[in-house]
Amino acid sequence: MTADIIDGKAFAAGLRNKVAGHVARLVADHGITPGLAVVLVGDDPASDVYVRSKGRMTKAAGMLSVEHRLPADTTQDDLLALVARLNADRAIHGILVQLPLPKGIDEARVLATILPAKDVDGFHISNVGLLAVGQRAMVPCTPLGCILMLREHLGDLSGLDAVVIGRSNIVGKPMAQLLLGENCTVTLAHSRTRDLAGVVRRADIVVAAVGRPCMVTADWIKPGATVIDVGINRTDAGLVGDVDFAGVAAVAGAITPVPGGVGPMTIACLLANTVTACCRANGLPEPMGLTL
Ligand SMILES: Nc1nc(=O)c2c([nH]1)NC[C@@H]1CN(c3ccc(C(=O)N[C@@H](CCC(=O)O)C(=O)O)cc3)C=[N+]21
Repeated sequence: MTADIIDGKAFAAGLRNKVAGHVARLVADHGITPGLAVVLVGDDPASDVYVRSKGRMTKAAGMLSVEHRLPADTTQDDLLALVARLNADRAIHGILVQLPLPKGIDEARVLATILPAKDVDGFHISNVGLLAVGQRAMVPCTPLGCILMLREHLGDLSGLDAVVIGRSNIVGKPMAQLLLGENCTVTLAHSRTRDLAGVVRRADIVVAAVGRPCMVTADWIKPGATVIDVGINRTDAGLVGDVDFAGVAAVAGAITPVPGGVGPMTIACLLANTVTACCRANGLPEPMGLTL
């Protein structure tokens, strides 16, 4: 058996196209341009690549893109002051503060300062809570992108066994919430899980978000399962996911590649969330319908 490759790059291009269509209508009918501000503190080269790519795609969709690059020794107070300015800026509908932040800056404090309505990452406690009780406000981009690919590939997810590996606030936990919302039976596994291979082997859907190159191997996968690889690991062999792609592709029913899978979907969902935030701020209907 050879798995279908879920083409996240193509799917993301289609989604960005829809975003661009909605943006064009917002501009033409209402004179409103959705605006996204991205804040990068320090000069991590990988973060720099993502931020550039976000800016490029934001502009390509017809939106306003504002980048704030601050030195690595920026104080917490300066960062909080910038967030406060962006909160008050009517041209900005979405704010993303790139994580991780340098040591000495209290990440939770920064995230809590972003207005929930502008929190296009969905990391503010208020959005986390709304997601947990099924009242969705802003849904984190990476898990949202994974759900869209799963729906597209499998249709209805009801009753399927889903195993998420990794319990981060950014991916694992919100991913588990969203899968629950799709009526999956969800297991949230992590580094302390006993018999991880045995747990994963029961899954119809596997989402790997641990940050360990090629950790998930073919013998962990139930034949025909759908495998979503969230890992982005830079190794001597280049960019690899958390899944041993070649091995797992021989067993799985479908798999996302790295690169070209979850990554591009994350950025497309960020643009979609920004359009949603803009529409809400202006009392307009939400065209993206992605808030689940
Ligand atoms: N507040 C915040 N929100 C984020 O969403 C956020 C963040 N901080 N910090 C860093 C991570 C990482 N992230 C990626 C986005 C796109 C790709 C992406 O498009 N990757 C390409 C390849 C890019 C390459 O070659 O390096 C791909 O997978 O095909 C990867 C990683 C968003 N993050």
